[in-house]
Amino acid sequence: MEKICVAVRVRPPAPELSPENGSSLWKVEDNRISLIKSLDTPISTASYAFDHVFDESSTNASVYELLTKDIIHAAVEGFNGTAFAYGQTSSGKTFTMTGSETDPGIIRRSVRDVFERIHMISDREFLIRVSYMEIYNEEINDLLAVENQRLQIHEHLERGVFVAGLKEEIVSDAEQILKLIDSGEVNRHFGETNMNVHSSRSHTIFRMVIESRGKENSSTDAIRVSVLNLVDLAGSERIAKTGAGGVRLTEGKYINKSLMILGNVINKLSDSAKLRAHIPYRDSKLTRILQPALGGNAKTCIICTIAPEEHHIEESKGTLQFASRAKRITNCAQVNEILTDAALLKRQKLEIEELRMKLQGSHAEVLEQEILKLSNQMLKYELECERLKTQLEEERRKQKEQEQCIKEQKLSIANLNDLVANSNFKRNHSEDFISVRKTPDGLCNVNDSSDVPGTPCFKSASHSFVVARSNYSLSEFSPMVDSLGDVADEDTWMKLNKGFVADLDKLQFTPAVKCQPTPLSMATTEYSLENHKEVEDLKSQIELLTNEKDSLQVKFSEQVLLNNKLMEQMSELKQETLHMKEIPKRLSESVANCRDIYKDVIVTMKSLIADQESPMAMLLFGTSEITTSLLLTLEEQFSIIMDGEKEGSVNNPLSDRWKTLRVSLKNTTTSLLSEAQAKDEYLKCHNKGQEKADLEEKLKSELSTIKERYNELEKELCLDKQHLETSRKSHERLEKEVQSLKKERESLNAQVSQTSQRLRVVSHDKENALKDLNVEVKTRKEMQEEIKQITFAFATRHKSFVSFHNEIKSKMRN
Ligand SMILES: Nc1ncnc2c1ncn2[C@@H]1O[C@H](COP(=O)(O)OP(=O)(O)OP(=O)(O)O)[C@@H](O)[C@H]1O
Repeated sequence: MEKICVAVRVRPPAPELSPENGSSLWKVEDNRISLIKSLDTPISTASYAFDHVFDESSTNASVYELLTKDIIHAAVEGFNGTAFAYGQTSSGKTFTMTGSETDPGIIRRSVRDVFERIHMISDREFLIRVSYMEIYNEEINDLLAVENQRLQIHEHLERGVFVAGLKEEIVSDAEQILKLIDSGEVNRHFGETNMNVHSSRSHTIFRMVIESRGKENSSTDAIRVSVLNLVDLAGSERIAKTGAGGVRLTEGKYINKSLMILGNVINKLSDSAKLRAHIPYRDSKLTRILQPALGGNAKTCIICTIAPEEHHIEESKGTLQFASRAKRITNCAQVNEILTDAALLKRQKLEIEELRMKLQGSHAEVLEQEILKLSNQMLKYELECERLKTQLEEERRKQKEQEQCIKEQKLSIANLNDLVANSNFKRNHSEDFISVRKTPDGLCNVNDSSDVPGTPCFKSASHSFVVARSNYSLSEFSPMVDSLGDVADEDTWMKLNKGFVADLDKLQFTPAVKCQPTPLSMATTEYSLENHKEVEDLKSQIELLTNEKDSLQVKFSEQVLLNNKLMEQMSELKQETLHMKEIPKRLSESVANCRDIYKDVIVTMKSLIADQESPMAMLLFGTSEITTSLLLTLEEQFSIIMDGEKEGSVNNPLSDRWKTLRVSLKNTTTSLLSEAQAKDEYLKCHNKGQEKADLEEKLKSELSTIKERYNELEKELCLDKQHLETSRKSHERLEKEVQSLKKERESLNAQVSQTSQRLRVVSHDKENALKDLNVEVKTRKEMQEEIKQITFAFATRHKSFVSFHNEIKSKMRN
């Protein structure tokens, strides 16, 4: 990632507008530009720092050298590059990009530099294509072919964004391009405005596509393709200042709109990555074409031009702010390569080789680590299962407690039911009794013990109940208690309530009347609150359990993935083993081939020798037998290896055979030598000096050749043996690895299946617990409902009982 390079250039003041005292509003110091003073009104100081700041005296050469050169060179190397000039109208953009005869601008310098650079790179060949377009009133026109107007932008998966139908000229030197640019300039839209007699009314994009590839290995090397955009934007303008109307006004609107969109894109890109929601590249053709240069795959520089005159101060400030924001944009440029099939193949081969090396180097280590990781995971998994178990037990314990609570509640409800039933009975009975036992003065006969079930005698009853009841702030309770305070005595209430005085206190009497919970109702509320809390606890625990179950499932799937990976590795290893197994087979085949060829050679040689009894013939027969036997031994050894016999049973007989072969060869050569000597003597005897010498020489040379050949064969055999030994060892090692991996996989599979079983059990338990909980919650709700109903019924009955009581009282008074 690299930041966009941003520079500011101040154009020299127009001669007619030069300040009298010659001093400028803008002070340039190194890479900083500051607004220092105004002629009439003081202006607050503003100071900006950029990668480069060029003052009025700067030349296009220095701008090119410091700002653009690196991008041009990078483009030749295969990086996309973009340079564009931004600024208000008449600030010097065209001057910077196109330049003059005496001081060529960035475009001309770039073109020359590209070719200079190309000539310096001798090991690559280049193909350059150029195009030149303008965006005029939001329409793309081809400047190299006037007939190509209103071109459309298209997007391609490989080519990216491109202008369809744009003429691309293949060029071979800088002069050719410069001529093309000149011809394109003629077609460009310029116009006269108040601000600039030769004002660019369009954005122009000069584009060079640089393709290159290595001269050597051209079929296997990648092709580098880079795009270099050199952009001269039209200047932003204030309609009032330019005095535009008609065509100029329309142009101005399009220019301002597209520059505003460019500003938006820059703003969005300068936001931190988090804030960047959507970059509106598609809002204008300019931003769409420049998309790779703005936050994409390109090296980009922007030169912001400002006019030094005081009346341009606001525009200049705007330009500097634009530049400041652009400075925050980062691009990610990379060499663009197109790979031919051959190049791709070559690269992939290299990659495969690299991977193979890595695999060989650290295979065992990687496997060990993998296994360690797996066993760690299993351990973790088991621990979690353990923890889940304890949680489940805890949950069960709590469930039991809950059941106990429910039982207790049921019991109290049953008691309440009894109480209600009893009060009904008493009430009916009392009514009967009153109607029968009314005395003339309305008073009850306290001494009459035959009253059944007993006269409610308030006078004789102790007032402890009333006292007890009055301990509560009765005014806050149901009015029933108030009226009862004067009349109730403990005995009566004890009888009425069958000893459930305390239960009465638990009830809320009149639901309709403002009431506060009595101590018992408070207890009930507390109790249900407690239960509610417990239920909530249970719920959260279940939630926790569900989460854990989910995470376990995730881990399980991770393990399955790991397992699959291991399987893949195993199959790769198997392939490798098969490949290794093939080696001895192939070796044995080639040895057999050698043997056949050798046999043919010997047969031919034999047929060539006239004297079958000569030492040459003898030597040939002797060595041919030995060599055939040697080759046979080799073949045998390979087949033994192929059959997978053990080292001990293979090496000893073979080495014995080697010894025998060596001895027989030695014998043959000595016998041949002795024969030769005998022949020598014989020849001596027959005075065939010259002939003898020749034969001797010939024999000697042949013997030495055979000896050399024999030594070579021995060496080859030795090498083969070594090779075989190493391949056998690696084969064994691989097989061991495969075995251990198999075991590992089996144990993992077993563990995984165990764990999944455990998981199933846990989830089953959890589901059961959830069901129980739901049932319990439902029962509890029903019970609460029932209690409410009973409470209500009881209160109603109690009310009627009180009214009945009052009635009796008044009747008694009467
Ligand atoms: N650095 C400079 N040195 C000398 N002359 C300059 C410089 N910059 C600009 N000028 C002159 O200023 C005038 C306006 O410059 P130019 O046409 O390049 O502005 P511009 O920003 O391209 O304007 P527009 O957006 O209207 O096309 C031209 O006459 C040009 O020669």
